[in-house]
Amino acid sequence: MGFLFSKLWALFGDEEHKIIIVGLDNAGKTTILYQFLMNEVVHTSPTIGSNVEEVVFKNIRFLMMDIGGQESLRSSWQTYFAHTAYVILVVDSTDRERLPITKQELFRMLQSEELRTASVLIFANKQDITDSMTSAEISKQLCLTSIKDQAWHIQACCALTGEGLYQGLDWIASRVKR
Ligand SMILES: Nc1nc2c(ncn2[C@@H]2O[C@H](COP(=O)(O)OP(=O)(O)OP(=O)(O)O)[C@@H](O)[C@H]2O)c(=O)[nH]1
Ligand SMILES: [Mg+2]
Repeated sequence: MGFLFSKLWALFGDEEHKIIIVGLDNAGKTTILYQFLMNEVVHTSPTIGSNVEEVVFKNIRFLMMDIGGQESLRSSWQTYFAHTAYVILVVDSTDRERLPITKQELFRMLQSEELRTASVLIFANKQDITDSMTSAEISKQLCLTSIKDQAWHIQACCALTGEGLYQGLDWIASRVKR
């Protein structure tokens, strides 16, 4: 009965799906959040704490939490993991040097019990910059194929033009159980 009710609630109710947006500082997380919210590029400064906004896409309500990525803030990411079915990891595709740190943070996150069944979208951002890494290159460096428990998808994008952003969100929307 409880199960049936929760299914009906999901169908007709006002369910909101939480997405956490993580990644190193300067990756473009806040820029992406406000592209989704307003379809424009906002001026950003490094996020201390988080920005939380509701974004409706394909009639699905998403609660997007963009979390600051500076080193001192990364240990606080885990305080956002509860009830998170979707993770967006934003990568600055020009930042070759720090890709190993992103990988370390990614695999640390994936070990969390709270994210055991999460779906992970990786945005290979800043594709407008010449010589940025391709999504295939990032996928290889991050060893994405070794992720077995969680579903994952990588999408090349440019937060300044919005290119690729909705293709990524579409992948998440396709995984929302209705
Ligand atoms: N060229 C280019 N610049 C971008 C792109 N996306 C974001 N930026 C720039 O990158 C810088 C950092 O963007 P933010 O969105 O503030 O980065 P963040 O990931 O939120 O950083 P923290 O809040 O410190 O974790 C800003 O100057 C953005 O304008 C992109 O696709 N291309
Ligand atoms: Mg930010």
